[in-house]
Amino acid sequence: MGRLQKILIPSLGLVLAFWFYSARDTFKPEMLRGKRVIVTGASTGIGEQMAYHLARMGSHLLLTARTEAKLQNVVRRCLELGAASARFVSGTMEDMAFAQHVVREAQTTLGGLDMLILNHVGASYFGFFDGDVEHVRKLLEINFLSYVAMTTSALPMLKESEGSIVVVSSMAGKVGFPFTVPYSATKFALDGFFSSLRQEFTIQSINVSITLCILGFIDTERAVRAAAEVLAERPAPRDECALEILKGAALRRRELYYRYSSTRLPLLLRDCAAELLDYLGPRPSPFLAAVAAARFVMRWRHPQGQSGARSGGSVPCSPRLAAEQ
Ligand SMILES: NC(=O)C1=CN([C@@H]2O[C@H](COP(=O)(O)OP(=O)(O)OC[C@H]3O[C@@H](n4cnc5c(N)ncnc54)[C@H](OP(=O)(O)O)[C@@H]3O)[C@@H](O)[C@H]2O)C=CC1
Ligand SMILES: C[C@H](CCC(=O)O)[C@H]1CC[C@H]2[C@@H]3C(=O)C[C@@H]4C[C@H](O)CC[C@]4(C)[C@H]3CC[C@]12C
Repeated sequence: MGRLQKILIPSLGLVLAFWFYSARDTFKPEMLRGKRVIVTGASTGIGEQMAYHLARMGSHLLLTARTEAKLQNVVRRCLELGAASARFVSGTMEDMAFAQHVVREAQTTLGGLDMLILNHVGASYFGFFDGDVEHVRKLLEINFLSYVAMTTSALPMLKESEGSIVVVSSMAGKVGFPFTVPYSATKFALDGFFSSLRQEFTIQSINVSITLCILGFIDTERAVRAAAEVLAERPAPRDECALEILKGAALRRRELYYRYSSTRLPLLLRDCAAELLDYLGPRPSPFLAAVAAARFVMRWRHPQGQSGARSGGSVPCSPRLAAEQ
C-alpha cells in the first residue's frame, strides 16, 4: 500500500500538471479581429511589427510615437495589410498630458479600447553608469511614468471592455546586468507597478489582464547598433517577437518570455544561483563567459580571496571588463 501511494500520488500529480498545461487555450488570429488597440512606440522596431500583425488580423489601430513621417508610412502599410482602421497621434511620452491625450483619442475615434500595448522606450546608452541623474529621471518619465499615466486614463474603457494591458519589458527588468543601469531601473519599476496592480485587480474582481513581456536581445535597429558588437548572443527576429507578444496578450497570460531559452532559463538560475548569473552577465562572448565562470568557481572554492576583487571604483566591475583588464 505504502509503495502504491509513493508511485500513485506523484503519477497523479504529473497527469494533472500535463492536463493543466495542455488544456490551456491556443491562439487564433480571430481573437484580435475588430479589437480596438493602442500601440505605443509604433514607428519602428517591435511596435511597428506588432502594428503589422494586428493589421493582418483586422484590428482597429491607434498608433503613436514622436516621428510623424514614419507613423504615416506605418499607417499606410497597416491599411494595405487589412486593418479595420488605422490612425496615429504623434508626440512625446516625456509629457504626461500627451500620454493621457492618446488615450482620449481612443475614446473619441474608436469609441472605447480593448487592448493597450505599452511598448515605447526613450533613448539611453549601453555602458557604465555615468552618474547623470537627470537622464535617469527623464528615462523614468518616458519608460515608466507615461505607462502609469496611460494605464490610469485607459482603465475605465478597459474595465468596460474587459480588455488587456500589455507591458513590454526586458530581461533587464528582472535581473541586474552591467551597462544598462538607467534602462534597467525603469524596467524593474514596471514589474513592481504592474505585478502589484494585477494582484489588486484579482482582489477587486476586475477582469482586465496584464501581460508583462520579458524580452531578450531583439534585432531592432537601435538595439543592434547599441549592443551587437559587445554581446555574443544573436538577436532574435523582431517580427516573430511581435507575434509572440500578441499571442500572449490575446491569451491573457500574466508573463511572457521571448526567447524562452535566453530569458526564462537564466531567470531560473537567478533564483537558485544568483551569484553565478551575476558573473555570467549579458554573455559578452563564449570565451569571456567561460573565463568569468572559471573565476567564479575559483572564488567559490577559495572564498578568502574575495574582498575587493570585484570593485572598480564606485561602479562594480563587470566580468567582461575584468577579463579584458
Ligand atoms: N530590442 C531589444 O533588444 C529589446 C527591446 N525591449 C523592449 O521592447 C520595446 C521596443 O523596443 P525596440 O523596438 O527595440 O525599440 P525602438 O527603438 O526600435 O523603438 C522605440 C519606439 O519608441 C518611440 N519613442 C522613443 N522615444 C519616445 C518618446 N520620447 N516618446 C514617444 N515615443 C518614443 C520610437 O519612435 P520615435 O523615435 O519616432 O518617437 C519608437 O517607435 C521597448 O520597451 C524595449 O525596452 C526589451 C528587450 C530587448
Ligand atoms: C542599450 C540599448 C538601448 C540603446 C538606446 O537607447 O539607444 C538597449 C535596448 C534593449 C537592451 C537589451 C535588452 O533589453 C535585453 C537584454 C537585457 C540585459 O540586461 C542586457 C542585454 C540586453 C540584450 C539589452 C542590451 C541593451 C539594449 C540593446
